[in-house]
Amino acid sequence: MQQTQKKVAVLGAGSWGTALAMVLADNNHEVRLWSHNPAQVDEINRERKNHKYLPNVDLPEGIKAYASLSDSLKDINIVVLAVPTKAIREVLSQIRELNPNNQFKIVHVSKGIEPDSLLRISEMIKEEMPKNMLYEVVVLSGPSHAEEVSLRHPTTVSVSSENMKVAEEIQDLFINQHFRVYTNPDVIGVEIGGALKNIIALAAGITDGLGYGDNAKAALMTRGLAEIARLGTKMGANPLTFSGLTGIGDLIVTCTSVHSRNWRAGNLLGKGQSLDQVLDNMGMVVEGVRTTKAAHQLAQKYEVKMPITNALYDVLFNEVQPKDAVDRLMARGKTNEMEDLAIALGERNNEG
Ligand SMILES: NC(=O)C1=CN([C@@H]2O[C@H](COP(=O)(O)OP(=O)(O)OC[C@H]3O[C@@H](n4cnc5c(N)ncnc54)[C@H](OP(=O)(O)O)[C@@H]3O)[C@@H](O)[C@H]2O)C=CC1
Ligand SMILES: O=C(CO)COP(=O)(O)O
Repeated sequence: MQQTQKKVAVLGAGSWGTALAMVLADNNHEVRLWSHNPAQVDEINRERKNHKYLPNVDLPEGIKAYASLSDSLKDINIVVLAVPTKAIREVLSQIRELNPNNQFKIVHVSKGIEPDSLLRISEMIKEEMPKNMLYEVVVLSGPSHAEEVSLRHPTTVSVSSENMKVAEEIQDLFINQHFRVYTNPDVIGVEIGGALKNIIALAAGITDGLGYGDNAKAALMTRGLAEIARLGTKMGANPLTFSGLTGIGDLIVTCTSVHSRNWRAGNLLGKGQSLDQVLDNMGMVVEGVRTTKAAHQLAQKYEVKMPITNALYDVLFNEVQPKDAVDRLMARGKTNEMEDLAIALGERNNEG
């Protein structure tokens, strides 16, 4: 596919920022990969390697790493924001302080919800960026482990924005033979699905760590999707999004892949490690931990039943043993599989 060449700044040189920079370089765009770690910038520019995050690939010549945020943003109007959710406000405030003349289209690729504010990432970006610096926000999400994208294995994702023309522009920016990009107008559903699947992946890792096998995992994935859809629908998402790439698609890949940091962290918890031990050993972001806190708060705010999220919250933050949490989930009162979702859908239809 023939691409019009653009200049793009990718902020964050972890696994995902680096893999997406590779996709953009494959599409012949000028890619500036900013890292806050000067040693890593040197490594990328001299050796064409990102040893910490994607040790098995050589980076294309089209990627240039930058240690200066200001230089990376010069004459740029498309920014790919690829840092963990907890770093987003800090990076945006650094951009704000630079007081650039440019107005940015910000493509965020992070999967989280902010505890306490309970904001989705596109909402955080709008809160942090003055209107004269922000043209539009786009979210890119879907089943896409960086390790496989960097090997150019077939991958599909969706992009969503309140401005679908800009979403289509970003679709054109990334799409290629290995990386197929869809559009979806449902920003809320795309962001909620991407963030909340990490909670279920942690839980699936835990049951695998406990040795419970495939029935338990299938139960968690199915009932996990039900509680994600219940909350998401109440927050205004289109329920169909949860059966798409950013819903069930991402849930499958994260609950079943050894690449998933959330699954791996859960697996270690299920095998008996403490949360502190697990996070010390991971060395990469485990978004589901903070998002569990946020989803626990959202469940109360929207009065939605989220038993798996609440059970995980107790394991992570209330010292409940993983096996006891599973026992409690199984011992709950009887319920109808369809009832809660049907109520949520009914409420949505009545409102709409
Ligand atoms: N990995 C994947 O396959 C996918 C990840 N995502 C999402 O992308 C987001 C980023 O994840 P991922 O790349 O995997 O994470 P990693 O842990 O691999 O990398 C995070 C990167 O962000 C940098 N960083 C952390 N804090 C700051 C900060 N305050 N300022 C500047 N840079 C900072 C880290 O630097 P340092 O090395 O110095 O810590 C590192 O380069 C997450 O929300 C994740 O859910 C989405 C789809 C796929
Ligand atoms: O979101 C991802 C794949 O789509 C990556 O998941 P992890 O953060 O669990 O590695």
